[in-house]
Amino acid sequence: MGKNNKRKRTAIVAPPQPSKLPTPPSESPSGSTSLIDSEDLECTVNVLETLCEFPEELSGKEMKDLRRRVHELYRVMVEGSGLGTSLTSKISTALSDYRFTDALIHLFEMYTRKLTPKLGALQRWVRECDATSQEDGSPGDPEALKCLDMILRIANMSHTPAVPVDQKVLGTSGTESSCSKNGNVVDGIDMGGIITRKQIFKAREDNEEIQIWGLIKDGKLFDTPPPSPYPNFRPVHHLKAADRKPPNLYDSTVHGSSPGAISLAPVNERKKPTKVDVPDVPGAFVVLDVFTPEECLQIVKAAEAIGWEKDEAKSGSAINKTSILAKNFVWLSDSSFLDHFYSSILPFVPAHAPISVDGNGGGKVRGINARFRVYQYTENQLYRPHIDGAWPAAGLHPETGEYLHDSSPPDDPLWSRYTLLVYLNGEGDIPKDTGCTTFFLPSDKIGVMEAHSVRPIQGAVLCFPHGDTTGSLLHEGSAVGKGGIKYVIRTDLLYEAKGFGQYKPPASVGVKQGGKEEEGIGG
Ligand SMILES: O=C(O)CCC(=O)C(=O)O
Ligand SMILES: [Fe+2]
Repeated sequence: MGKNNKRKRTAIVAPPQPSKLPTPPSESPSGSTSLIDSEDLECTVNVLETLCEFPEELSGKEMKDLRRRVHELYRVMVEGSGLGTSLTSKISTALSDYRFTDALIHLFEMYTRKLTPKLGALQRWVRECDATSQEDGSPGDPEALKCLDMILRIANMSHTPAVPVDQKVLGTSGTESSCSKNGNVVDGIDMGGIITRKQIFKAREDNEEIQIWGLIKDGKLFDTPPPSPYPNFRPVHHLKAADRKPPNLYDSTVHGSSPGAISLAPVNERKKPTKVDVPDVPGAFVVLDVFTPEECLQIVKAAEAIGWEKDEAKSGSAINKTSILAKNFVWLSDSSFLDHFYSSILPFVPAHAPISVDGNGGGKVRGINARFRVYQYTENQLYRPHIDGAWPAAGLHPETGEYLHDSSPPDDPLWSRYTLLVYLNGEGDIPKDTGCTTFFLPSDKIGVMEAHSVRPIQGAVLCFPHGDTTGSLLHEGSAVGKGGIKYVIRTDLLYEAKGFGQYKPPASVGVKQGGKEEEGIGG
């Protein structure tokens, strides 16, 4: 730009314009409304162009107000609200309307602008995508999967380079691999260009297991009909379907156990727990031999005797898409069971909480959430892709015995940062290559995700980061194959939260802060 031009443009800045109140919106020729008249707009553009070219002009005192406004404008534009509504809500709306192409365009914009949404938004988008595999195991809606791939990249989840097709993965079950394709897919094959399934990870071949499903089918789970009430278990909390948050079609009961409810094998009769990392899934690992097959059997017996509850949200597209197509038994575990569980995994878990996206974290590991959700999945049942949310420490009030959703004292709050999945059965009960926990990770190629499946092993615990943490993993409980059954406990690893920043999930994930009865959604 020539000198004259410069003079002309700076001259526009110099004489202070009388401040104008915005005029009411008027229809522009394109049909959109505008608060800015075209002369003002032209003038502003000229000023901004000049300042970009000669930024030193910005340093003066008289420019203070302008600098502040430009900062504000930049923030608003980064959030997308300068374009009508925020990018986040545009994405949410497009996904919930099944306008996947629109959603993808906005997601791509968010990706290129390196904007990171809150966990609540990520969880909502994943639910809205509903990119779950079909019941026969074939991949979900391709458009939804493309959105999911972009969501993963935006979430800044750890990027894993693709494993060469012929690379053998420790402890896997052979060349056939597909936790949700009924054994038809070979490792590394690109499923319709959107999902590359990796070889199924099995932490140990030939695990010694009790086949619980066989006992049930043969009517041999109990020698005599189980007593009612079931020994050492009692209901500690009951919520009517309509009072659940979000409202559900079914009531929910929490059953508390007393020490000794599950009789634990003595130390000299049990194998020493060992840790195996899940290959190419950053942060995920399995601890073998936390529980013996006999202990797993006792847990399933208690749940079968006391009874499973269904879980189905009452209404709303996002809520419906959250549904876990499994029955559950909510167990508030006793101290002796928790002590054994915690001491078995403690040597292997991170001693300090990972740092979350907004820089919080670092608190010391403190225990396991006593609130266990025991799931029973039968043929074709699954848990749709989701990112697990963080939970507080549930428990009973020390004096009143009242069930508390968050039982840790206000001056020593605990919040979870890791998911713990205890596999109560495995090989013999769950048809080959089905019923795995499957992680989805972005691949080297935009639009292609890698699916890494972990095969359930009786008595083992799968651990992985969750909540508002860099490295939280998108995963599904893949469908159980024909004639099979899967039993798994979901709970959480708790970390000190005081002084380590905001651990609580955003209200948008459905958990009221510090509430006593809220259940939360999104895992
Ligand atoms: O059943 C599984 O393998 C996964 C369960 C799960 O993701 C959860 O409970 O949050
Ligand atoms: Fe989960």
